[in-house]
Amino acid sequence: MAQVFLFDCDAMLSQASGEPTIDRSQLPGVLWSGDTLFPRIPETIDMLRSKGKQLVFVTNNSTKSRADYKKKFDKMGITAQEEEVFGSSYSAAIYISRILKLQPPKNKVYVLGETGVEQELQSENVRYCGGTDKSLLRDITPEDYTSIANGSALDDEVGVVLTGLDFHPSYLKYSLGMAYLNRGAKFLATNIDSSLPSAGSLFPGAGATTAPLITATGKQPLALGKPSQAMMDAIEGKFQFDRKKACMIGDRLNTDIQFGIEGKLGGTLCVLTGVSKKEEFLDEGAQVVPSAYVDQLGDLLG
Ligand SMILES: O=C(O)[C@H](O)[C@H](O)COP(=O)(O)O
Ligand SMILES: [Mg+2]
Repeated sequence: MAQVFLFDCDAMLSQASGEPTIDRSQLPGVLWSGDTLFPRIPETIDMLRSKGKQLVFVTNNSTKSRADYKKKFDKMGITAQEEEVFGSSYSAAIYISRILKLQPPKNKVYVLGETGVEQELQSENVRYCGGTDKSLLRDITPEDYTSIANGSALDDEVGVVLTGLDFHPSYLKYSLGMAYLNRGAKFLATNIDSSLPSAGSLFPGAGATTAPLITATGKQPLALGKPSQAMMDAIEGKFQFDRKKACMIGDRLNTDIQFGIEGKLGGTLCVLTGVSKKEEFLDEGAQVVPSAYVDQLGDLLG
């Protein structure tokens, strides 16, 4: 039996018998949907903790930091510690500070993303620019074209462009990112999920808000979220667990389940209330097949 459960942060749904039937076709993969917690999630978490299981909440959502997620868990009445959250922003910040070890004069990161990325870079003492800087949320001007082209608008200390899910993209922000990349900056992404599940539908994900730079430069980013094994190595390094006694639980085959399989974990559990459907892995020749699957996480409660 697994000792460690790595949970995707939007893949837990359970439904007590007698609860109003949740139309799961309307709610992609859910610990919660927006601010609506689904029934029996706290009990499921508490049951696992009562059995001495170690829990790690592993999310590709780079818009929130570990502290932000801790606030969300508290608000939802779920027992969780900030240190149990491991998001793609934190994974990227660790990679930059402990693996890349940027040295002056090129030790600043140009961010195309939200506050979660900024907070986690700060937690690792990595300097950055861009991100939520509101002065970049404007139309590009003729002067911008000139100053970007001749480099005077660029920060000479930028050595990395880091993209994440960006709710505030702008042509000006992309133009700066393209200029840094074309001048040799390393290209990193917190994650490249194609879509963001929310409110019963799918919206542009981090991969979609990163795509303009890929197209414009012809370069591919190194992604530091699921299924990247740099993230798995960082999680194993922090929590020191036996991979063979760990299980990854998630709703998305090409991130969560692939992450667990490539990480050679003891098992993977696909929750069918999310983005992926069982037909995708039951089909002959399916590339990514979980060890097991459940309709909803609450099935673990029996
Ligand atoms: O586009 C994204 O960033 C992702 O869809 C999203 O945030 C994934 O979050 P997760 O399911 O890994 O918690
Ligand atoms: Mg998910």
